Amino acid sequence: MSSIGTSTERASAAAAQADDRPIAVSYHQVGRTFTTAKRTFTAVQGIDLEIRKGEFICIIGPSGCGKSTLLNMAAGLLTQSTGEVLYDGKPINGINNDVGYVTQKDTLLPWRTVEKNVSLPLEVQKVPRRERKERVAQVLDLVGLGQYGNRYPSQLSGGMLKRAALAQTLVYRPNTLLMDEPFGALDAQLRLNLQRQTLEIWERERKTVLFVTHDLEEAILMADRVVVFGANPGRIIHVEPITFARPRDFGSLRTDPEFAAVWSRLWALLSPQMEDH
Ligand SMILES: Nc1ncnc2c1ncn2[C@@H]1O[C@H](COP(=O)(O)OP(=O)(O)OP(=O)(O)O)[C@@H](O)[C@H]1O
Repeated sequence: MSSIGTSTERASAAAAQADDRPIAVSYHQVGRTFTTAKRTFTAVQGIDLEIRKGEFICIIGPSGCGKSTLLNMAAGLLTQSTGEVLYDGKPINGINNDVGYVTQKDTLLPWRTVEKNVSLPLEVQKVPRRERKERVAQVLDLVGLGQYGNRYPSQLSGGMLKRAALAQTLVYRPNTLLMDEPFGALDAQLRLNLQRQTLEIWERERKTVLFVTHDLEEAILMADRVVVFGANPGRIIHVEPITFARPRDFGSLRTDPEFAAVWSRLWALLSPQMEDH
């Protein structure tokens, strides 16, 4: 078997090919204003972004620049004030059942075991008991919690709780995952493990992912493209394709000069936004 070009060149070629994939989520000239008791203000403005099926997109930017607002629109929890948001080419009307949403807050019920928590979305969907059991067992294995189904949330570590929350979202097989700083509150080692595991799951399942983070390194390690937001009003200031080959070896990537170059380039764009804020 012949191998042509460097790994980065091959990954770039793969990324170019991937551009043929259909579009999962698109934002066209999207704006959103909010009115509070004191004022009306523009949270996001002029958002143009097309996300392809199976793409892993990381969104980074200062606090309050509208990252969650963007995810809420894709979930159908919030409507735009201007422009259009499409899912699978159609306007989103009401809750979008094709997406799964993982937030920073743990959503497990303390009085239910992990198994019962993960099973909840299927109970709501009235999936028959036997199928529920099979799907729950499958997804707990996928996130590495196969042995912990009988435990209660209070008996799990922070990382396990995050994985259980991810399982609860994956169990109803959404095509798109919205992840809003899912690992924000965890220590560095746990974050790293969960980043690795999330990418492993993504490599297998190839769902479309919109992942919001405050951590530039996390964004570059994980994404196909990093979307950089600016503030006042929230808007996209840059989109960076990340062409490192997959599966990614975090250890060697972090010491790769190309990784450092991307990090510096994006940090130069991001840091003034953080300071202004
Ligand atoms: N329902 C709402 N009513 C009024 N203002 C809102 C509402 N939702 C969001 N906002 C405001 O819109 C702006 C964008 O909020 P959003 O949560 O999208 O930002 P973010 O980039 O996700 O912030 P963070 O990184 O801190 O989570 C903020 O100023 C926020 O206070």
